[in-house]
Amino acid sequence: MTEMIAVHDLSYQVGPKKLLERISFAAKAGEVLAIVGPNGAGKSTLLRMLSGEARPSEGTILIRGEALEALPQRQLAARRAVMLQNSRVAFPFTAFEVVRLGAEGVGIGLSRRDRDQLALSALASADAAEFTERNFLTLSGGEQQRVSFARALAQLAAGKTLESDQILMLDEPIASLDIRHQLALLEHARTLAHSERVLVIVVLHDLALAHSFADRTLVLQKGRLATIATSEAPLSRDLIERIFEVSIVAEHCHGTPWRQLEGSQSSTAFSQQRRVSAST
Ligand SMILES: Nc1ncnc2c1ncn2[C@@H]1O[C@H](COP(=O)(O)OP(=O)(O)OP(=O)(O)O)[C@@H](O)[C@H]1O
Repeated sequence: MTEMIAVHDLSYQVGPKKLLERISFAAKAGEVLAIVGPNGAGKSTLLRMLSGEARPSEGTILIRGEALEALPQRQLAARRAVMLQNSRVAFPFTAFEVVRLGAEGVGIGLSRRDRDQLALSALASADAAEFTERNFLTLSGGEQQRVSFARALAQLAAGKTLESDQILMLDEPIASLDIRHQLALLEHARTLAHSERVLVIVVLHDLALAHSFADRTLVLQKGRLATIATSEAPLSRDLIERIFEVSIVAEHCHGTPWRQLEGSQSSTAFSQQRRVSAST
C-alpha cells in the first residue's frame, strides 16, 4: 500500500541559509513517528513543510501518493490536524469556541449540534472539559496546550467524515504539561495511531519519551536527517553525545547502566554534563 507520507530530497532555504537539507523518509498509517534534535535543528521547520504551511525550496512531499501542494485546502484540513508549539488566538474566544473552530471547515457534512458535540468530547478527551467556558487567553500555558490538543482532536474527528487516512502533527505538545498530562497526551496520540490507524508525527525534546512512545524516531542535526532510530535499533549513547553535544556520565545515573537507560520510561534518569569543547 502507498505510504501515508513520503518525503523525498526535501530542502528549505531562507536567503542564503539552508534550514533543511535533502531530507528523505516515509511513514505508514498507524505509526508514531517522533522528531528529535537539538535547538535549531529544523524540527518545527520540517513540520511546517509536512503540514503544508510552508513549501519546500526543493524536493517532494506526497500524501498517499498525491503531491501535498496539489491537495485542495478542505481535503488537506480533513487529512491532517496540526498542533503548533504556541497556538495564537487573536480574540478572547472561550476554550469551547477554539476547539469548535477545529471542526468548522472540515465538518460541513455535520449538523451544528454534531460539531458542538465533537468539540465537547474532544475537550473531555484532552482533560480540558473544565475550561469549556473559560477565555482561552486567560488559561495557563499547560491548560492552553490541553485545549489546543482538543482542537486538533476535534479537527481529526470532523475530518473523518471526509477522509479515512489521517495524520496528526504535534509540535512539542507536552512542553508545558505536567508529567501526568504529558503521559496522557502521548498515550492518547499512540492509541489514535495504533487503534485508528492515524499517522502521528510528534516533535519532542525528551529522548526517553520519544523512545518509549514512538515506533521510530527521526533525529535531525543542523537541518539534516542524522538517523532514524527504532526500538530494535535505539539511539546509541555515542550518537546522542555527538548530536546533542553532551556527555552522559554513567556513574551519575543512580546505578542505572546506559543499556537500561536507553529503554527507560522516564527522562529523569538522565544525568548530563556539558562536554568541554574540543577547542578549549
Ligand atoms: N525565516 C527564517 N529565517 C532565517 N532563519 C530561520 C527562519 N526560520 C527559522 N530559522 C532558523 O532555522 C533553524 C531551525 O528552526 P526550527 O524552529 O525549525 O528549529 P527547531 O529544531 O524546531 O528548534 P527548537 O528545538 O529550538 O524548537 C533555526 O536556527 C532558526 O533560527
